[in-house]
Amino acid sequence: MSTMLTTNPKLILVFSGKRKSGKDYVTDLIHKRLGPEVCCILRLSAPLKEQYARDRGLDFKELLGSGQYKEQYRADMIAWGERRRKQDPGFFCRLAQRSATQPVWIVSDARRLSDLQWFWTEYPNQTRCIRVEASEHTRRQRGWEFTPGIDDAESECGLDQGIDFDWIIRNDNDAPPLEEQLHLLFSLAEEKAGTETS
Ligand SMILES: Nc1ncnc2c1ncn2[C@@H]1O[C@H](COP(=O)(O)OP(=O)(O)OP(=O)(O)O)[C@@H](O)[C@H]1O
Ligand SMILES: C[C@@](O)(CCOP(=O)(O)O)CC(=O)O
Repeated sequence: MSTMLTTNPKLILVFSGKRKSGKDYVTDLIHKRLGPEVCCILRLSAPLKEQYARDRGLDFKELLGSGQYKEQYRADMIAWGERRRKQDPGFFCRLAQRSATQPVWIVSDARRLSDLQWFWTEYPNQTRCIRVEASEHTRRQRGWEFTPGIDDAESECGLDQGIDFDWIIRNDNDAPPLEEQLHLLFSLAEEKAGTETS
């Protein structure tokens, strides 16, 4: 099925990382820094959670949140999403980008090689891949617990090997400040969006 591309972004920053590594925290920080005119956040999981919540009468906003509510349904959401992806690997990527009009897109939650491949195929010159990393100790402090069937499955491990990330962001207490680590990324985004200040 050919993809009807809605707009032509100048830069697409595709983030991935383990549960509680801080993908939403880091991408929210970038969004605040660059502003809503320049960039928008695309969550691949948002259209999935929206349909899943509708089908089951669940709270969509809570599924988007960072609390424990979504963890009750994670395994079933993963299975539901994978059934869809099996038929059409780009299904959620296309849905997530359909209303994006800003020059810079931030994809906050890539989890599979098929996610990266979709953006690399559709937007080969604009796509950069960034990995957010945090130690298990830090992740546990943020509420993560190893869950068999989730933390050892594709949803969490699909991008652990074989990806040459453009940036690695270390999101631990002993890491350099995020603003420092993100400096070059901010400069690239402002250059691509034509908003750089001299
Ligand atoms: N550098 C940080 N400083 C303070 N709090 C942080 C930092 N990074 C993450 N957090 C907090 O840790 C929790 C998990 O972060 P976040 O939701 O961004 O992780 P995630 O990778 O998106 O997780 P999931 O995959 O479960 O959605 C949140 O409450 C967030 O506010
Ligand atoms: C079902 C799923 O989209 C849930 C993601 O939730 P979150 O990004 O961790 O808040 C994960 C997946 O698609 O494998």
